[in-house]
Amino acid sequence: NPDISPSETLPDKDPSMFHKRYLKKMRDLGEGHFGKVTLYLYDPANDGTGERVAVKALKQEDGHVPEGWMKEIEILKSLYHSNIVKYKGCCTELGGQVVQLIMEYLPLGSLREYLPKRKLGMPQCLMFAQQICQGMEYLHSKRYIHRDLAARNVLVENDSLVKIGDFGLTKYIPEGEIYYRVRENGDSPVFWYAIECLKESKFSFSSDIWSFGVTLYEILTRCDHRQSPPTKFFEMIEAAQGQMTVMALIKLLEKQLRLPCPKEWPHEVKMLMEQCWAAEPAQRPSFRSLIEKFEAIRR
Ligand SMILES: C=Cc1cc(F)c(CN2CC[C@](CC#N)(n3cc(C(N)=O)c(NC(=O)OC)n3)[C@H](F)C2)cc1O
Repeated sequence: NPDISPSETLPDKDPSMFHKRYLKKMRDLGEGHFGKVTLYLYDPANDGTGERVAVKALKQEDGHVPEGWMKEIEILKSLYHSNIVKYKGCCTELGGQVVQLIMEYLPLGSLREYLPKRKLGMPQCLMFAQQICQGMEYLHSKRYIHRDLAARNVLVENDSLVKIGDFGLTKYIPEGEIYYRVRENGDSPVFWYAIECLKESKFSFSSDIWSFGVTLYEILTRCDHRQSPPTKFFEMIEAAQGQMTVMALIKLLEKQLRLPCPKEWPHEVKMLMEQCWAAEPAQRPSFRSLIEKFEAIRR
């Protein structure tokens, strides 16, 4: 039948091409500034035997696709690491316009949901912290900075495996450069931001280390909302300056005040966390050296 093009007759060989018509929406998983992540069943047989996938889509009002969006898809597509969520493919609307990012679905969700429920022991918490460092060391080895490392963006595969699950703010740092300067300050996660990010919007590999320190603090407190970074910083600022502003947070950090390490943790863990919050970016450890420190502590 000459007038049907081959692509319409051959079943798609490319497993990374997901057809919108087979994606059945199940429920929303998360909402971000620029879009949302939704749980879908991909069910081409239309009999409920399909696989569950997490789909990230942009809220693009006027149909234009922000240039950073394709970058995020390219970045996740290029990452292969046991501590990084797997890219599965993408889904184009008719005419190849809107592109949705299809990832593996981890039903246990992020550390924010998991840790308060499952009172994990210290060894398991330290194992999770080391795995985050392993995923981040790999990301930094490809010259990407994450810029949004936090417990809410770390997913739980099972009792002994976590993965970095979202790369919405990840940027490439060209060779020879150190900082990435941002303009947008949307709803920035200021309580996870290094002091130089708050003051000069200067992001670097070292500012990811600071955010890891805050993520480690969340793990040590089992993501208890009464001790969350926002709650704790509000308390500390109210005591010192009255009302909370970014300026008040900067003043607090410049006075060397930091989130408090829960007292039941060994001194080495407290030291490791505080090294991540050194005022001088160059003084902070690398993820490589953090992995070695965790290996020594866990021995
Ligand atoms: C458009 C921008 C944007 C939109 C957003 F909604 C978010 C926030 N979002 C990130 C992805 C998220 C947390 C992580 N990591 N998550 C992924 C899975 C999975 N792959 O299974 C999952 N599973 C789960 O909750 O199972 C019960 N949660 C959760 F959706 C929050 C960040 C953004 O940049």
